[in-house]
Formats: sequence, C-alpha cells, structure tokens
Amino acid sequence: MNVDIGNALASVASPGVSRASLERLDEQVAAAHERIERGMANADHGYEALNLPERTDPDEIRAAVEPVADADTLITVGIGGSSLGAATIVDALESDTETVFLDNVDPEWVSGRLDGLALENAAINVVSRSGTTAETLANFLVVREAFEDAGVDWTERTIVTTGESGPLRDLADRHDLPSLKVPDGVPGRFSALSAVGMVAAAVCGHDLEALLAGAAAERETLSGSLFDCPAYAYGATTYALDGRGAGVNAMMPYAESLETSAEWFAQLWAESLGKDDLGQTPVRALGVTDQHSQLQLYRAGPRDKLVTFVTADADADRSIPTTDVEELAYLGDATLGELLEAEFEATEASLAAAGRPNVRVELEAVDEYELGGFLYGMEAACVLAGELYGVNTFEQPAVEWAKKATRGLLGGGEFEEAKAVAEKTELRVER
Ligand SMILES: O=P(O)(O)OC[C@H]1O[C@H](O)[C@H](O)[C@@H](O)[C@@H]1O
Repeated sequence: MNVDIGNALASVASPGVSRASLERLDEQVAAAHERIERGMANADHGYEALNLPERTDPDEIRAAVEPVADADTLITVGIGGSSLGAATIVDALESDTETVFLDNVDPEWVSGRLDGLALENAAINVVSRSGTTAETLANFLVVREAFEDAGVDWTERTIVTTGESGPLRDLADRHDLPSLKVPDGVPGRFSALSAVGMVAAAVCGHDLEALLAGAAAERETLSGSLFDCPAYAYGATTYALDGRGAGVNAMMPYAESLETSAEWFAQLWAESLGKDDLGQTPVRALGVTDQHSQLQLYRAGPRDKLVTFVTADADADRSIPTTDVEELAYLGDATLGELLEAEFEATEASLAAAGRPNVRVELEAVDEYELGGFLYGMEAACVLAGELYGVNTFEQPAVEWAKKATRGLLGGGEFEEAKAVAEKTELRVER
C-alpha cells in the first residue's frame, strides 16, 4: 500500500497540515513507534495484533475448515470485528462459494437471507471472540434450527472460532465441532488476519499465505518516521487533520469490491479512537456512486472533513460500446475502467481545487497480497493514531452500556442500565 498525503498539506487544503508541522509531529511518531515495537515484542494486549503476519498459521486454518471446505454456501454468523474483516476479504475477491453474513438480528432480513438457501450444501462459520454476544448466539441458534428443519446435521457442517472459554467454546466442545481460537491479545476489530477473518477466506479458496505475505510486507515498513512508512503517514496525517478541524473521515474506495472495507474501517476507527471526547468520525462512501450523492457536501459543505480515497488497479475492463449519438461519441473511445479512473482523478482534483483535504491510499490490485497489506496498514495507522491521541486504542467500554441494558431488558440479569431505558424523556409529536 502506498499513501499520498500531498492533498492534505496546508499549501493545498484548509484544514491542512504544513510540511514543517509534519516534521515536528514525526518526533512524536518516533516515540510512538518505540512504544508500539515494545508492545509487539511483549505481546501486549492489542499490539499483539500487529504480530499476526508471523503468528497466524494458514495450515492450521485449512485443516480446521477441511470438513466444510466443500460448501457451496458459507453462512458466517458474527458481528463487528467477528464479521467485518472476513466480509472485507471475501467481498473483495472472486470465489465460487456463495457467502452470507448474518450480523444484524432484524428478523425479516435474517429470514430473507436464509430462505431459499440449499442448506445441505451449506456450512456455518460462527465467530465470537467473547462467545457471549447476544446477536451472534441468537442468530446461530436460528441457523441451527434452519439446518435441523432442512434435515441437515448442523454438527457436521459447523466451524467455530472463539476464545479459550465461554458459552460458544463450551458448545463447540459439547458437540465436538472443529474449532479455532481467537488469538490472545487480539481485539476483534484487529483480528481480520487471524482465524477470525481467514476461516471464510479459506473456505472460499483464497490464498491465505498471500494475505499474510502482504501484511508482513507492510509490517516491514513500520519505522520511526512517517515519511518512510505508508501506514504511519496515514495515521499521523489523519490525526493532524483532526486536530485542525477535520473531525470527519470519509473513506471512499474506488472499487465496488472494496465497499465492505469502508465498513470494516469504520469500526476500526470509531471503536479504537472514539474515547475521552476524542476521535474522528468515519463515514462510508463509495466511488463513483457517492460522487452523485455526497460530493457536493464534501466540496462545498463545512470544512470538517478529510476524504480518504482508496484506489486499486483493476485487472478486468470492459469497453463502452460505440453509439451514433454525437454527444456520446467520446464514451465509445473509452472503457468502463478508464471512465472510473477519470472520475476518480477528477473528483480528487475537484476537492484539491476547492482546498478540501484528501489522502490517496493506493493498492496495486484487488488481490490477497494487496488486501493483506491494506488491512494491516490501516490497523497500524490506527494504532499509531491511538498513541498520538493518547487513548486506549484496544478497549471499547462505551459499547458495553447498551449491551448490559439489552440483557437486562430480555431478563438476562439485573442491570442498572436497563432501568435507564424505562426512564427515557419523551416529547412525542403524534400524527
Ligand atoms: O467477537 P464478539 O465477542 O462476539 O464481539 C463482537 C463485537 O461486539 C462488541 O460489541 C464489540 O464492541 C466489538 O468490538 C466486537 O467486535
């Protein structure tokens, strides 16, 4: 992954960061890098995620998925960090295996996703680091029942990835299900390059070694200067821009296959950095689609945004048929790929011309190697940003409140938080 921060410089954009400020910030980057290296060396909680390129064993993952590797359809049941990394990988890459991700518990949607699936050729990939997440366990029970109703033995078609202990681990042991362990010290949103993200990739036949090799190449670039490390250049620039007013970060990949990566990035950025009244709000966008919906705001709205473009060289193209309509003749000389590229360049230039900061993250292709590099690079960028903000990147205490309230409401225990739900202030305006 390469990163171009030129359009975030103060000479181009406002808010922007001057070259001199970046050089001063680089001293903090050097100190942060030392802390990160130390954390990695000690396998400290969170930092251990940056060791995954060396720690993850592709053979172990392939061996575990062997019983379900023939599946035509893989139903992944998980949420947040236990879903979005896998979804990013499999949505980006071509495979003959159909993939279904169940994260939401909207009943109509869940039923709709399951209806019509040939479950005798399907497999279940249930993932939960804690093994206690209500949405995941509820959806798993629903999927199990659907298998039973279809006369398919779910115990033969399920693989579990979870922590060392917990309800899901107990269930895997009780039914002797093939299982993998979420590595210690790796929070969910940093676990794409472990079994959490790679079971689905393995069942879909993707090259696990190449995913890890791409990540390892990115790991090699981690160094004491943002000018030598694309991941740190991204993390430091976003931090500097946030401090100068760009509190929103719109992630806009220019490849349909990378759309899910913006969802993954949103969790990474929001849960890791959103604490102590700090953090930058991630927004999901897609090029070219959102040029025709959000771009007006990005170019002419409040100067509170950074746009992060992600580009990837496409390996397929399609020519645009010629037409005898004169005004459309220029299209007939081009391909869809050339149009996409021209639209990206025009959009990037239009933001720069309006003095709006943007950063370009470049991938050479959408393949396993480049994806591994992207996932690792963004995680390292996030870890660096967390160091610069001085927050605890690897916790998410604010998410717990609503989890407890939900359990309380469903009779899953006595929780103070559930009482607050009943005390809601109302000012209703009715029809
Ligand atoms: O993997 P699990 O334990 O099921 O957790 C799934 C997700 O839910 C939680 O609410 C956390 O906020 C996320 O960080 C986590 O990725």
